[in-house]
Amino acid sequence: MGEEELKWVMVVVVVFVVGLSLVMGMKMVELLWWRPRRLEEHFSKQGIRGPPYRFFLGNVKEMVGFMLEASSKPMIPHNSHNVLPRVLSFYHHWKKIYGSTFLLWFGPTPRLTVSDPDLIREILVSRSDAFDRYESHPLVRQLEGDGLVSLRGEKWAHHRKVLTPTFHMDNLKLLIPYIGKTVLKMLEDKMKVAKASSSLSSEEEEIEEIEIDVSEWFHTVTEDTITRTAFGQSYDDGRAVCHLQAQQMTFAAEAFRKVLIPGYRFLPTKRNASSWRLDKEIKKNLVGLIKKRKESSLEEEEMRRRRRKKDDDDDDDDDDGQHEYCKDLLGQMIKASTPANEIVEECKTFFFAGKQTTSNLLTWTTVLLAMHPEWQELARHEVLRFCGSRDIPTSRDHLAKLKTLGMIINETLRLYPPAVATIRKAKVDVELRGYKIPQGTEILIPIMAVHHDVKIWGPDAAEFNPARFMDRARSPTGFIPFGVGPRMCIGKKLGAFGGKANHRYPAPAVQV
Ligand code: HEM
Repeated sequence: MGEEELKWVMVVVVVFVVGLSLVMGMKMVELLWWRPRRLEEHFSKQGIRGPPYRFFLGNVKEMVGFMLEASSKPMIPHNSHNVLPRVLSFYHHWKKIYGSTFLLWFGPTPRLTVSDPDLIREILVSRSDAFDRYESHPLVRQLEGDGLVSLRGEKWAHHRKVLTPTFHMDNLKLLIPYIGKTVLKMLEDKMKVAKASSSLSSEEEEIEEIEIDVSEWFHTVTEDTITRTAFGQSYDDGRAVCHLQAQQMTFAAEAFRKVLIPGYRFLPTKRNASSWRLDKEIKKNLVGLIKKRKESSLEEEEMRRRRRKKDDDDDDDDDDGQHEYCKDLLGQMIKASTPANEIVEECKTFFFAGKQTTSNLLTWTTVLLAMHPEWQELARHEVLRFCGSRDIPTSRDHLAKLKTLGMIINETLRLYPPAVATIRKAKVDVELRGYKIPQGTEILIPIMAVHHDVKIWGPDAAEFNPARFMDRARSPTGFIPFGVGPRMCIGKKLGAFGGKANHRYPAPAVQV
């Protein structure tokens, strides 16, 4: 190549590189500056305002600031349940300035915050086809698995259909004796330890008062219940898997608390290596378990089914241990010929979605009962009245009879919803009650804010008053601890046995 030609090649390369950089630079400026400004104006013209967009970070820095400030203050005064300013501090702050529907920026992504029940109903129910569930952070995704929570479209509908029978009340009822036995065993073990460490020597002597750390119980009982729901007859093998998943959750929670450096999760740090090892072990265990279950003789399955049917027909006492096997996640998915890797992901999802939420509910219910002994007394009285003559509740003690307990659970879910918010993303341009929402806009639904709204719940919204759930008609649209619509929590009946989400939304648009 001659000198002249080489010069021209160099010129072309430089022009190409400079041109490409310019195009990319312009794209970045468009994405990080002009688009947010245009969208800000678009929403502002419709009367929706919010904190101004800041280059690249949006309002994230301010949100972190609000969070840090709120958590640096002393905990709320004794007996107050006004926790919203602490839990959703950014919402509490900006709602006062911009109203209940406002726009904030999560980096360069617009996030419309909506707490009006009618708008929420449109987003989650009547126009749910226009929205997708928000895609979690990769770290969370790795942990929560590619199951129902994150699946979309046809695949989601198929999995939901396959798994729905597992969560029918008739099926879940089969678990009640097991849950009761787990609790009873924990209590007996505790009593033994307490007796051994007390000065009392005689077996007959009663221990009047002992202090028990119940948080560990709540984790055990939820883990145990989810294991039974997921693995049914393979409970013993399933326990090992759930144990590994509990460890994995601790790793992820730790990692999440640290500052997120992009790509950090791929570095071979000690914690990442342990997490990868755990992940591999979980998968290996699950694949083995699936194989084992598939191999178990069809004849045996048939015999079990016949025995269950016979017991149902006889209307016999179905809580005497005969009904060992319910329609578990594993069985349902194997029956539907679901590929092993999808079953693995779904197991992860169940554990992730069910464990923390349910143990949180148990924890807060206990705290609230301790703070409000008058309700504790009513609940105890009711439980003793309906289940008192037996050691543990059975499915014959219709949970529907435990009305006071149901009200207490609902009020706990209202004040301290385990999922404080949910997020959707507009798949297409969509119009909601006159608001034009462009494709790609995220919608933040602050569940806890809806539950604490005085406009919905009255001036005593921050008070613990389970009696408000006596009047079912009073709060038809403002109570959504399990979400609502087609993507409502599938584990609702398991998470709050008998706790009835009190709303009047129409049935899910998607038939499952
Ligand atoms: C008190 C306990 C629980 C609470 C408060 C709760 C709350 C929620 C909420 C708010 C959603 C999201 C709804 C939405 O975005 O529209 C959800 C979804 C989900 N929950 Fe729960 N949950 C609880 C227990 C459970 C349990 C025990 C399981 C399973 C063992 C479970 C499995 C799921 C699954 C799989 C989804 C995704 C459903 C779908 O998209 O089709 N949850 N839950």
